[in-house]
Amino acid sequence: MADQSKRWILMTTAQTPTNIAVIKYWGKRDENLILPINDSISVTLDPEHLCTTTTVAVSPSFDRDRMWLNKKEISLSSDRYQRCLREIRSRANDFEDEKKGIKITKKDWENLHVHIDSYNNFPTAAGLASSAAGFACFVFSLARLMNVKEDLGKLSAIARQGSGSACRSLYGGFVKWNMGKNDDGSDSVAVQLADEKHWDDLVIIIAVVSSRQKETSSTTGMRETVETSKLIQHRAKDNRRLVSELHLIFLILILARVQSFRIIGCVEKWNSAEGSPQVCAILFSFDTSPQIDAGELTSINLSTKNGWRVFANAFVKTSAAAYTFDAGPNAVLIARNRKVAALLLQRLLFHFPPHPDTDLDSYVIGDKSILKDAGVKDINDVEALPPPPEIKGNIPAQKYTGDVSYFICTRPGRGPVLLGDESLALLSPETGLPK
Ligand SMILES: Nc1ncnc2c1ncn2[C@@H]1O[C@H](COP(=O)(O)OP(=O)(O)OP(=O)(O)O)[C@@H](O)[C@H]1O
Ligand SMILES: C[C@@](O)(CCOP(=O)(O)OP(=O)(O)O)CC(=O)O
Repeated sequence: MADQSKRWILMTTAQTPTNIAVIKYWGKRDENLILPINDSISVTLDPEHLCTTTTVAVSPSFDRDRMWLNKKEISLSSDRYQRCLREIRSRANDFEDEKKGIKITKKDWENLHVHIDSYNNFPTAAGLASSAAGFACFVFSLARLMNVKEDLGKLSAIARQGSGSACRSLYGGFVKWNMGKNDDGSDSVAVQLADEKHWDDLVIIIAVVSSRQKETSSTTGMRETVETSKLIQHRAKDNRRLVSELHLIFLILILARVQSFRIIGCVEKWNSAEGSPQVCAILFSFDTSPQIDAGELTSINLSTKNGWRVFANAFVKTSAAAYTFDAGPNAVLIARNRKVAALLLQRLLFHFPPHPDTDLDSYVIGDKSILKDAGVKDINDVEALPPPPEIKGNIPAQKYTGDVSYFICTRPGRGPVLLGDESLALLSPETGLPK
């Protein structure tokens, strides 16, 4: 039995990455358990640049479960939080720390209340997958606090019930969410395809067009698509993924804005000048051997492992850059290596320069070494950028100052970690309240 006479507080802090899907999850076959109508694949983004940090605490002195998100108290009453809490509590195990005089049995966990404080170092509910990093961190930190022994795959099935895309944030690198077949969702879990070192010079540049809360959430958007779109039914059944991915991206782009289309235009112009296919979602090669002509792209079966390899190889060999969106206006641009990323950033800064009074340091954040590779040190270098060769001889180059709020340069990153350093905890060890 937990010793009620001692007002101890037991705490755990974890950090979890976000992820960007290259084959999107869009549509559910079960709204309560969050079971998808298709497999999806994502790249986990480096938590150094985008992540959620969550501290969870338990104490006999807490009189109810409470949660704070980005410094404001929020309600834990929604089904999604309740389901994750229930699933973790039911798997809790005995815990003892003799030095601190803490002893908690499996049964005690049911009556002990938790405090949860979470912080996203990037905009919340703006189409940058905050629910993915957020629910992955919620589940991972509670599981560690409550001494849950289940592996990451099992935890991914719990995080999935908070937000579908969260299951993929339990792993670093390149991750697949198997849609599964079982009605209880037990086989709808994430698996790691390759770790973050597999393609370590891949660069991802996020153009934040708007960090305001989205008008349509992914949950609502995908529900309406499933109810009204014949194409989505086709996507779920047809394994010729490339064609259906293209259809999907247009459905998702309905949530985009004019600025998003200008960014697409910039990338597409460059791809066309290079004679490259337009790639709006990509898959990754786990084997560099197959030599297949990119001309076959529209006819291959992309649901097979070989098909995925073919697509990735075509991207590596021929495409300048790829772009994708996560149900919002912010464009996610993908460059196959740092050299291509530097050329891409030059183009982006040429077409979408910051306001003259904006500090370049806050305009391009994350991995700033890409700026150095692009030969840009300050605002004068941005102003001196020549028009990209693909627009030479055409109508005068267009500049859209103010279209982009800022750019985040990042790369594939690791999965969740515990932060052992107590000074990083968001809750006070004395009061269990936000610091
Ligand atoms: N750190 C967090 N901890 C727990 N829950 C979070 C956290 N961050 C976000 N959430 C939950 O996720 C919701 C936002 O999810 P939503 O799907 O609307 O946006 P998004 O995930 O940022 O965008 P998208 O999924 O389209 O990329 C928040 O309202 C909150 O309930
Ligand atoms: C476009 C997407 O980012 C949609 C993500 O949707 P969510 O996982 O946020 O939706 P819910 O399961 O309803 O919480 C594609 C993806 O990440 O695969």
